[in-house]
Amino acid sequence: MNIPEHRKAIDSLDAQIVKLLNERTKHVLEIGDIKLKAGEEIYAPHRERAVLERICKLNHGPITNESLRAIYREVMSSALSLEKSMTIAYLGPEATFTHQAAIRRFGASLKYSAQKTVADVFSEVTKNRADYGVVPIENSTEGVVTHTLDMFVDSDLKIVAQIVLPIQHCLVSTCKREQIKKLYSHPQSLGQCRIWVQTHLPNAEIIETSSNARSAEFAAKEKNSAAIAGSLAAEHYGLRILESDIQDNSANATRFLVLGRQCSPPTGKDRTSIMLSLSHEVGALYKALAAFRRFKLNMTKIESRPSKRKAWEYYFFVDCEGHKEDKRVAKAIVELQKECNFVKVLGSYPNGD
Ligand SMILES: C=C(O[C@@H]1C=C(C(=O)O)C=C[C@H]1O)C(=O)O
Repeated sequence: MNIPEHRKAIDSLDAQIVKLLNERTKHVLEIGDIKLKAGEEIYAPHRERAVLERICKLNHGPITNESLRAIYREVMSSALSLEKSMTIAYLGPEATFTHQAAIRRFGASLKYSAQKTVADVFSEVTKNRADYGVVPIENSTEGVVTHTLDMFVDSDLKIVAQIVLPIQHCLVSTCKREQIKKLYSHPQSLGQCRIWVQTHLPNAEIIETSSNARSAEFAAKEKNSAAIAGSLAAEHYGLRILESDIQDNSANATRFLVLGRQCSPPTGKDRTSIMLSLSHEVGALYKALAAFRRFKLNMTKIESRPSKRKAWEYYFFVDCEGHKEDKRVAKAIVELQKECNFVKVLGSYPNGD
């Protein structure tokens, strides 16, 4: 076939794709009506995951699964936005990695609302000013985001999904590398690029900021300065990328949580997050954790945080594989309730990303 013939074929296929996309969207809208009448959440991360897995299985190329997922992300996002005007609150300012993670999960068609602090994200969702919130929870190099864990103590919000984003830091600036005197960085990002910075910018004055986007904003305003930030922030603040992938660990990734008001149903491949507190006595943690062993549940994480109510009293945050409605997880929770002073299930949600 020559080019005009190929283009004619493309035009005819596009006509079918547009028709099919609208037919699909009509079904999504019908489902949305049924859900609204039943008081159910419109967004269903478990179903979205099943759709994405299915289309990847159906795919025989040449489109890559990654591209197909990105296309479907937007197909689902546009339908969601027609079902209901949805707002996603995230830890801002604009162009942070959290913003990037939120767009990756919810697509470009929804409304996004940047918040100053993790506490503000929780508050926006609690007060119904946002439908969902996105906050960072842990980085594979630097560990847990303590503010986020602390927020769960007094909040009734649920974790409804997680997003794992590979984090690629860049050195961004308006000047040349040899002219850099100041380096703006969020402490977490600096921790992830420590060796690179010590090796390549040993004489730069390091100034810590509250976010990667803020670092980029400062570097854009000040001569002879640079920032550690992501490519979205570089683009947003008009900075040049002097070096990309400067994180010390190439497998650097951050896990973000999607906060909502209702738990997701089981998918068969879930994770449950639980918070608990114990009496200050010998073997208390050992006895509590025995529940996970007894019901053969793989524990994927444990963190402790000061309770802030009484000195040397702690809350433990435990993640395990499985959904709270799975028999073994439900039994383990009953067992935990017997052994602990306090147990709260923060959510069960699809595992992996
Ligand atoms: C259509 C539904 O609602 C939403 C839209 C989806 C879609 O476009 O496929 C999938 C899950 C939900 O977020 C559903 O729950 O099936």
